[in-house]
Amino acid sequence: MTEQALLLVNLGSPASTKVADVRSYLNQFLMDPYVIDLPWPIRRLLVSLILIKRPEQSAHAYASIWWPEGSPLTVLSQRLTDAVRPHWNEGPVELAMRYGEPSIERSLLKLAGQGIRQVTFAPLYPQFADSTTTTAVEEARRVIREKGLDLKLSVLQPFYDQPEYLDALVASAKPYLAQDFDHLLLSFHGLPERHLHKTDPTGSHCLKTQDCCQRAEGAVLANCYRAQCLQSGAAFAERLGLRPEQWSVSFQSRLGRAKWIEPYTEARLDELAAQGVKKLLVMCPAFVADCIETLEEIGDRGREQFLAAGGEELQLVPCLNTHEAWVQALVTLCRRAPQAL
Ligand SMILES: C=CC1=C(C)c2cc3[nH]c(cc4nc(cc5[nH]c(cc1n2)c(C)c5CCC(=O)O)C(CCC(=O)O)=C4C)c(C)c3C=C
Ligand SMILES: [Fe+2]
Ligand SMILES: [Fe+2]
Repeated sequence: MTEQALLLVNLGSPASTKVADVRSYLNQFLMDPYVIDLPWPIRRLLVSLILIKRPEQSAHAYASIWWPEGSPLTVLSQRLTDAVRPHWNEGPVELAMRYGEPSIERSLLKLAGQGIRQVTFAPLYPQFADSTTTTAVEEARRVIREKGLDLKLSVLQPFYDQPEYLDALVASAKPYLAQDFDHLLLSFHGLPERHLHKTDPTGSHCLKTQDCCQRAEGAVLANCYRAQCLQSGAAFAERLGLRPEQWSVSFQSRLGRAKWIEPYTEARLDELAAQGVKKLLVMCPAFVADCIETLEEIGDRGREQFLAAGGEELQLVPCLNTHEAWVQALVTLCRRAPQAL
């Protein structure tokens, strides 16, 4: 029988916490036209400006959460790959990163070198965005084309509304939700509003009214990151039977001066404290593995901010990481991936 390899794909991290390694990672990441979607000369200028101060700040932040084995994102993604392997009887299971190592190019060449002809390509992003899903798939297509590889891809589609993902989120969060808490904040990674306008197939739906993302359906929903985040949040809260005042959604990690999708997590932390929330739970459902954005931005800086604003406790709920329910869910989702190339 023909072997079907599984390639799990995540974002990637710097090789180390050295400023030079962080600069080179940020340069590769931010020069991606799907991430900073501006014409090359403007992007080059903007990224060069960002690279004056950001690498040092980010290196410091990475150093504060780095593990002896490496970046949490990379280590957790590798552990997930190892946990999935015994369940994927169809062929080999490998990990690739969009930025840094192991690169998509290296991993596809390795699989092709083993005689593999079919790959299930699994971007580990529940909600669709050009800056995550599209860029990963396009990079795989580039490698296949430029290296002349005889590989067919089945691509895992965004799974923001799939019961397997939502049930795994519930299973992983249950022990934390069993504790006493005043509010649950679902903090998703943010995006510049410009990205939503670009992927809106009607050119006239997104961010036009207060609730347009709540009402998105069909092709609009399939391309609207914000709408998918809101749906994941609502479906998760419904599964847990949470009342509307017990939970809310926000968007974190804004970079630069452009307007990003709202509400901003930073603003929500102050608002919730001002409303008298003392015990806050924060989950980050756009990330399947803990990383700098969850551990440092929320777990360290977010906690500090919430406590300074009058809150008493911020509990960060771990990402899905290697939870058994997630391992099973991922295998099921990957088996359903449609043939795309
Ligand atoms: C224009 C900038 C950025 C966009 C757009 C963006 C989208 C986006 N990112 C993730 C997931 C992750 N991002 C991570 C780190 C990170 N993201 C940006 C910028 C944008 N992201 C930067 C500059 C960084 C590096 C860290 C820093 O300097 O702040 C990570 C963690 C990587 C790690 O090593 O831990 C993840 C994961 C999503 C899901 C997304 C769009 C929806
Ligand atoms: Fe990011
Ligand atoms: Fe929208």
